[in-house]
Amino acid sequence: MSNKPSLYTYYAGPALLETPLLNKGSAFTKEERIAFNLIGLLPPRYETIEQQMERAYMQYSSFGEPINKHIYLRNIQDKNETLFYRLVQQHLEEMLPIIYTPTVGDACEKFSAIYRSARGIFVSYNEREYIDDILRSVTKSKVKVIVVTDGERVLGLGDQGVGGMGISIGKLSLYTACGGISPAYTLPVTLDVGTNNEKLLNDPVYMGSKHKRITGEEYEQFIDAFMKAVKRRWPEAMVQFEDFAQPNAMPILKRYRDTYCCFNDDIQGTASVTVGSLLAACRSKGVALSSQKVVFVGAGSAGCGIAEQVIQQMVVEGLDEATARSQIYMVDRFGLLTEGMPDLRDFQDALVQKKSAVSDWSYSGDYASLRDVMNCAKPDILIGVSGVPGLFTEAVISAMKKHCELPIIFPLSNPSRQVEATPEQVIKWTEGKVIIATGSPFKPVTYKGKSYPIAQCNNSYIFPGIGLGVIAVKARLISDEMLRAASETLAAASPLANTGQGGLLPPLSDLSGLSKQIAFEVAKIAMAQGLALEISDDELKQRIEKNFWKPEYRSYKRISR
Ligand SMILES: NC(=O)C1=CN([C@@H]2O[C@H](COP(=O)(O)OP(=O)(O)OC[C@H]3O[C@@H](n4cnc5c(N)ncnc54)[C@H](O)[C@@H]3O)[C@@H](O)[C@H]2O)C=CC1
Ligand SMILES: CC(=O)C(=O)O
Ligand SMILES: [Mg+2]
Repeated sequence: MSNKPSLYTYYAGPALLETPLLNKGSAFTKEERIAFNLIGLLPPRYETIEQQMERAYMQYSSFGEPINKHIYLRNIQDKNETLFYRLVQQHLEEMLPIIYTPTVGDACEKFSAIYRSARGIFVSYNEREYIDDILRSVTKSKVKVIVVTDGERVLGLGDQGVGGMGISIGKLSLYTACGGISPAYTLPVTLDVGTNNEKLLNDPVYMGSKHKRITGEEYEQFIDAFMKAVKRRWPEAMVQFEDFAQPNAMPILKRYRDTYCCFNDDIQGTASVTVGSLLAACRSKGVALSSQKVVFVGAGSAGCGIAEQVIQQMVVEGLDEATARSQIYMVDRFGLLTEGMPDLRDFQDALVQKKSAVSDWSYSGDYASLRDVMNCAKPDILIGVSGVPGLFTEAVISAMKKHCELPIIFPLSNPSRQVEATPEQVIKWTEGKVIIATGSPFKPVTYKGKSYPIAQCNNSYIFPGIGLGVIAVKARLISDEMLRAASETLAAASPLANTGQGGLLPPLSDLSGLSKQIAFEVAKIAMAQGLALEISDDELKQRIEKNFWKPEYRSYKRISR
């Protein structure tokens, strides 16, 4: 039982059992059962949370398929949040892949088919006139972190319409399980603007609006109406944009980042975790990131976001910007982004290679292919953020290996089935001489009798700590420098960089401690930049600890309404 003071509530009887933030199920004491009209509504035995967890874990283990485990855990979450988080924290490494990637991808695809009960809010374009009413009907008065998606690019699985709710829920589960943000402060949101996924449009059980996605001005005005409504209802809430498709992700971020406390997880969170992982990898190799040439496969939100942050890091390390940019090679579906290429997006413009830089390359098509880039640019680092499985072929990896003794190879696309190459393949093709990280979890690979741990370079290492830091000092905005502080903190915690052994990134079981460290460093930068309250280091530490929610039952006292 928590040593926090008793909680006063007027909920009682079935309503109390149906309120997941308050429900304790069989752990209600005799006194509480009498005071709250629960006698007879529960089996007579009084249980501790440990006993409840034992039963829940037994039931969980009886499911074979990950999606069934997911449904089971989500059901507990919708009944009793304290038990859900206690269970997840107890079995973090086992359950993260179930509540998050890769299984959350299946849950988004099957969202309507496996739907059980309501969680979060659906703001539908067709109901836009009620937007304030929708937000008002949320009973949480102190929402501090919102994850919002429009479901158009869910992981590497494309348009999932309202199924995107699965990802908003999954991300927020990690905010709580790893970043200590109380579930009372979190809100998953899906903006239902239609779907272009024909399968969903023809699916009789699909629960979203059955029309094509709205676009252009209508879309922009809708997003704007949502953001303004959020500001009216919860003026200090941090908004995380998640899994918006490429044409919308960057414009939305640009529109709001200077006036709202917000960030785009796929652009900025991914950049932060990847730069942190690259710094750790470079340190373990004994080289500076600024000395490396980097190839990206996939010049979308994640790819360009990471590339810009890598360039900033190279500049911090002493390179001039033009030189830093010349060391970055962005390969998209039509080949290397090159000066003068048609149809480039504005955020890709600054990442093209100069024509003069590739004039002595020999390649057969209009633009250099990935293999041409590997042969001619001779990169040290290869990052996959295309969402397309299998793009890192043996020929590509072998071409890289020819010029680089210890390549850094990060196939980051999610979920596992979208990965550009499996860790097993990469380790085999490089004969184990590689530093590898993936976006989704993979088991260690055994090659020639040696076991290779596979780091999970996923923005989940970053965003829980950002949220915790932002809340601790009431940050008004989220700057690039705050995200870079998170990268540095992650890199400094790398077992491989620090000791020459172990994983590239700290184990997932260390995520809570890491989130506190990230929160501290991020909050300090926010304060130094005048973006937050100003408090002492000691007070900051205390606030981070105090804000860190623990899944423990509190005792209740009844008040009348
Ligand atoms: N590990 C992590 O933390 C994260 C991983 N990701 C993953 O990265 C992937 C991409 O995400 P976003 O950048 O947001 O999507 P996006 O749609 O903005 O970008 C994907 C890019 O890949 C390009 N592409 C498609 N086919 C290609 C091919 N054959 N060769 C080269 N490029 C090709 C597309 O044209 C597009 O520009 C997804 O699978 C996502 O799950 C995204 C965010 C975080
Ligand atoms: C991890 C993540 O945010 C993505 O794959 O979209
Ligand atoms: Mg994402």
